[in-house]
Amino acid sequence: MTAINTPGFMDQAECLYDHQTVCASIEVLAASLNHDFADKQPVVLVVMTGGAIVAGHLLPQLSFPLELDYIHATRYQGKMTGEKVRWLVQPQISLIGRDVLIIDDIHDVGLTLGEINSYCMERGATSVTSAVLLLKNHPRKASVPCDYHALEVDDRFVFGFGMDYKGLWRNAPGIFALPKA
Ligand SMILES: O=P(O)(O)OC[C@H]1O[C@H](OP(=O)(O)OP(=O)(O)O)[C@H](O)[C@@H]1O
Ligand SMILES: Nc1nc2[nH]cnc2c(=O)[nH]1
Repeated sequence: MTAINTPGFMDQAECLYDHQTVCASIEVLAASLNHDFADKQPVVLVVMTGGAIVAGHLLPQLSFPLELDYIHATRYQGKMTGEKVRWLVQPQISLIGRDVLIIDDIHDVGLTLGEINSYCMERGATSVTSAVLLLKNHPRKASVPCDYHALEVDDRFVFGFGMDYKGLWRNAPGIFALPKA
């Protein structure tokens, strides 16, 4: 395998969803959210860092009034297996009495979204809804499911469209995986 820090690395990665397919799936997700949030004025919390790119594509397609903030919670930190969730930045907007919409790149085990859900409810949110680009299918799920997802992937480590592989390639234009051995 070509070194990860060379452009040639991407030639060997397996493309699971190309840019066009990812963008089309985000359009469908936006349509669902526009229907379901039409009469709400949610606080949207983007989960950094991975949620940045999906949020950048999704938010301009949302047609309801919203307030935007972000949180930085991480449990993988450049690795391929997660540990406990570390909070780096908490939201600045009050969540009391608010409908909260969380945007993230992937629901894997679900521990990150579970912890963010609890955090928002403890701070007085009326409801917490989560929307992710990718739902990873496997039997190791924590108890909190995500409410909306745009695409599904098998149980492989994926990167691109916001998600990193060893800290790199969040900028890859679709969803990629390492080639199967
Ligand atoms: O469902 P889980 O198993 O909890 O994993 C999902 C989380 O993992 C990734 O974040 P990561 O900790 O890698 O931080 P990052 O967003 O900075 O990449 C991703 O952005 C989700 O927030
Ligand atoms: N980059 C990346 N981050 C994750 N966080 C949880 N699962 C994944 C994954 O498959 N890829």
